[in-house]
Amino acid sequence: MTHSDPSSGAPSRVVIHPDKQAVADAGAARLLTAIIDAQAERAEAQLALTGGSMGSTIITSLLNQPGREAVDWHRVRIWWGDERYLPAGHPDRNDTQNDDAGLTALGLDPAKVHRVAGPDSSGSVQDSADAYAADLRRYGLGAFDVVMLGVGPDAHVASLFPHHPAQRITGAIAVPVEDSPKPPPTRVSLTFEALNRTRAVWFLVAGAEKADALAAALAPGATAWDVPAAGVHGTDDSVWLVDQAAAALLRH
Ligand SMILES: O=C(O)[C@H](O)[C@@H](O)[C@H](O)[C@H](O)COP(=O)(O)O
Repeated sequence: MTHSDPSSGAPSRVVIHPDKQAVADAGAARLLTAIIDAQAERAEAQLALTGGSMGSTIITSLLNQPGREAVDWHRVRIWWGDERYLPAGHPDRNDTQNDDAGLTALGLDPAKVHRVAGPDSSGSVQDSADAYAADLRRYGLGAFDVVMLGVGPDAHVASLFPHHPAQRITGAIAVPVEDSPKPPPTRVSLTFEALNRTRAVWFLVAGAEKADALAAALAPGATAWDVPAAGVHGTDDSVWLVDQAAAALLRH
């Protein structure tokens, strides 16, 4: 299914899978191919991972993909679209949850896994965002190959929430987010400007509680201020990998 993209005019593709596990398995299989393709063209594949339950489910799927041996994991650089501002190793951090789901077992070079500093290693959430932006400028090598994004029931992506002032900060790569409506309240997020520096963006969405968000993001005229998921586009590809429950309100 293709939909005309609300702000860029490029089509977003929607691929409907039976359930959440199938969305994660399809995402993991696509990711292996995308990494192998990127490594054939460039020194490194650059990925931005997502938090939330989908972020961990896809990592576990990746670990179980037979084709994962075909990837040179030392030539993969890992970033996060957002992080919860909590100390290193905290069970509610996105990176900790991804680690526990199997990220550490993939064979990545730890020096290429770029974690957002928490309160244990930064003076403030602003300092943490600035340090992450500096890291991206230094090692980001231009553009992500793939940005993966879970989507909240309010259509937030990363930690960019509807009508939240952090969305309005321009000229920045990463921003502090305070008073997040989703706990924990303090976070660091990549901005739209940073997330949009990607060849491909994949939205990973499952569950009936996401149906409104999916329909809103694909509706003509949707704005990022109201519907943050509508504000991210890949230069080559924007794909919504969704399950049937999340797709319930789309016209087929
Ligand atoms: O810190 C976070 O929680 C996320 O990065 C957030 O943007 C998440 O991806 C969505 O809320 C979807 O989460 P689910 O996949 O759990 O629904």
